[in-house]
Amino acid sequence: MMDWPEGYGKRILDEVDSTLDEAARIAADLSGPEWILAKRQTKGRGRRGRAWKEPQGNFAATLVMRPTEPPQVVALRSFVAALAVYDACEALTGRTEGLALKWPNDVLLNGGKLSGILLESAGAGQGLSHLAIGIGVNLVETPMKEWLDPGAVWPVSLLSETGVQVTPEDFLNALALAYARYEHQFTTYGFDPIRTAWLARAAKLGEVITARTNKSETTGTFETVDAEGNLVLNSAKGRVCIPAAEIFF
Ligand SMILES: O=C(O)CCCC[C@@H]1SC[C@@H]2NC(=O)N[C@@H]21
Repeated sequence: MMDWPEGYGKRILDEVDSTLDEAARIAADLSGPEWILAKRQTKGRGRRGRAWKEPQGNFAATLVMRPTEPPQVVALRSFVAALAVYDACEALTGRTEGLALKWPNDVLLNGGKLSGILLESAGAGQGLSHLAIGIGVNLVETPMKEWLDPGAVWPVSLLSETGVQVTPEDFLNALALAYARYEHQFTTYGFDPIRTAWLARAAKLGEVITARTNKSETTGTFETVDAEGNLVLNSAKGRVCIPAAEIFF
């Protein structure tokens, strides 16, 4: 039997609208951080209002917690989560070859999208009432291409790329352990070691990429991620720090 990190709760649901919605429903009564795994979501969602479909056997879970830091620090947990997904994949497949992190928090395998992460929170002013980190991983299947936006990174599955078949429950165990290790590092030493670990696994660092928002597009050399988690590009206009965007290679 695999270990489970101390202090973290776990609930496994056969079906739910979205584990992010379930997180919002249970947040007020939490006594500690809690993982919610769903075998099926009827209304899974992704970034920028997109639907997230997960064929059976893929991983859909949310970690819900009640952090006390200011919202801009809480948001850095998106890097913590991406690192944890990366390490869980490594632990379960025994390889890191082809694995990379795409800013801000996608996990790529052989250049395709293996995992997406969506952070949601509630409350402001006095601090957040909860943070929900929703994580989807294509363990066995990829969403059909008609669900994809034009220009989106092509989805891949862990099974198709590595031949390793992992159940959602086993993935949760590995992910929860990896997350707890990075969370401990984050709360003890701050963002710096997380940032360093993230950069060591970054896709396209030092290469030319394009960051697109609803209003603008910036192309430049991917220099680094700064202490606030911004993407730093060296563009024709000089050094630009970008807090939120979609990245295109
Ligand atoms: O657009 C993305 O890349 C983020 C996808 C996040 C999907 C996960 S699946 C578990 C959790 N519940 C949801 O409804 N979405 C997230």
